[in-house]
Amino acid sequence: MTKPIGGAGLRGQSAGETALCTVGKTGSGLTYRGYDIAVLAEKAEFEEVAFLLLYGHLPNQAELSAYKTKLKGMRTLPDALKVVLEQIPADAHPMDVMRTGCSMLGNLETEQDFAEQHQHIDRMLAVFPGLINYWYNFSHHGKRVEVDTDADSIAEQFLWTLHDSKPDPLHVKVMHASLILYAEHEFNASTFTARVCASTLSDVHSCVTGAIGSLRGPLHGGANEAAMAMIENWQSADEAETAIMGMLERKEKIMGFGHAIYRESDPRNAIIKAWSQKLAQQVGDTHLYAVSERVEAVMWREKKLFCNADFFHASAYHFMGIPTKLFTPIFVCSRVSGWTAHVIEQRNNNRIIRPSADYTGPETAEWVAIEDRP
Ligand SMILES: CC(=O)SCCNC(=O)CCNC(=O)[C@H](O)C(C)(C)COP(=O)(O)OP(=O)(O)OC[C@H]1O[C@@H](n2cnc3c(N)ncnc32)[C@H](O)[C@@H]1OP(=O)(O)O
Ligand SMILES: O=C([O-])CC(=O)C(=O)O
Repeated sequence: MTKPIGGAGLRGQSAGETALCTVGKTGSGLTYRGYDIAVLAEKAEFEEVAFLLLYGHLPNQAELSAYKTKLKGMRTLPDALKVVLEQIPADAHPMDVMRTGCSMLGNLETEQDFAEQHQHIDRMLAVFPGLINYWYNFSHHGKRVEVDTDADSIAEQFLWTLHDSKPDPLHVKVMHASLILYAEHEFNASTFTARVCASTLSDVHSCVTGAIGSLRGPLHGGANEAAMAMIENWQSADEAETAIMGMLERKEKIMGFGHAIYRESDPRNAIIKAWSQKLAQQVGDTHLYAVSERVEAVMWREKKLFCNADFFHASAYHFMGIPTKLFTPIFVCSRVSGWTAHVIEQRNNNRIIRPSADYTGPETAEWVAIEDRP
């Protein structure tokens, strides 16, 4: 099943150094600055993890409180950004809204000097949840939602600005875990995009805007909404099994399965799956969780393919009343911490990223005048 190392996709080739994360190397398979993902997802708040990634150590209580207060004070959307968001139609893809929103923020609050990087990074972390939900509520419900809420955290801020009310504490807890699981993942496609951009000494908003574009694709972050679009078609586990068998026979890709690095399991899956099960009980789900479990079992039985981080995120987010189209933007609200930690790391030890290619074109070509060309 596994394709060879090297060649297309740069698989298995080192493309630089990082002190931020290991994937598929030790323990459960994923660590952020040496801390196991299972421990972080169980014990930490997302802000603690963002601080760890961005500032190099776990914050003590005073540092965490100060950081959360700082982020809380940075949620306001500039009027000019609201004007732009209000122009974007309801049928736009929310990842395009994130991309435009981030880029517009970079126009309004341009990074003039790398000494300002932390300020801009913290601002993006603080503002992204309100940004996407301001657009969502305006374009879908004609409502200008208040983004300067009393929410205590980024997790709570996302749910609060989506539903325009204080969210269920259980949902906030799940959001913390979800944001932690999605925060960082070494040299994945979107992070590599950010690092390539950073290596040209570009500004941090350009790095993040590019990364959002890479995350949007269904082979990367877009898989969580693609998985939801698939599983919502099935009313029972048996129906799901029949459909999956058909898809496999037709050699269709099953979104939310497989991984470029992990070979037997994605350590984030068990964690989000457990939350999905808890939420299924809370909402009295009759089939979606069972459908998801059956798809997982069939994929392993038939192809030895396992759920990646995205698959059970689909049902978990759905149970919390989050519209499917907002799934991947949540990934952005989290991964912006990892992307920007990589931007900082790249800047600290920079050389422009410029690999070579194996040329496969013609050796020489003779010039033909335009009127003589076939
Ligand atoms: C947070 C994240 O970004 S996690 C990734 C989210 N993406 C998805 O869930 C999309 C579905 N999955 C995939 O497309 C792939 O597994 C990727 C993109 C994640 C990894 O791609 P690769 O590193 O090329 O995968 P790998 O070498 O393990 O694949 C080997 C073969 O397994 C099969 N395979 C891998 N994933 C799947 C899948 N989800 N469904 C069906 N078959 C699959 C394919 O036959 C593949 O070969 P082919 O594409 O040439 O036909
Ligand atoms: O590492 C990857 O290729 C994709 C992934 O799981 C992530 O970015 O979280």
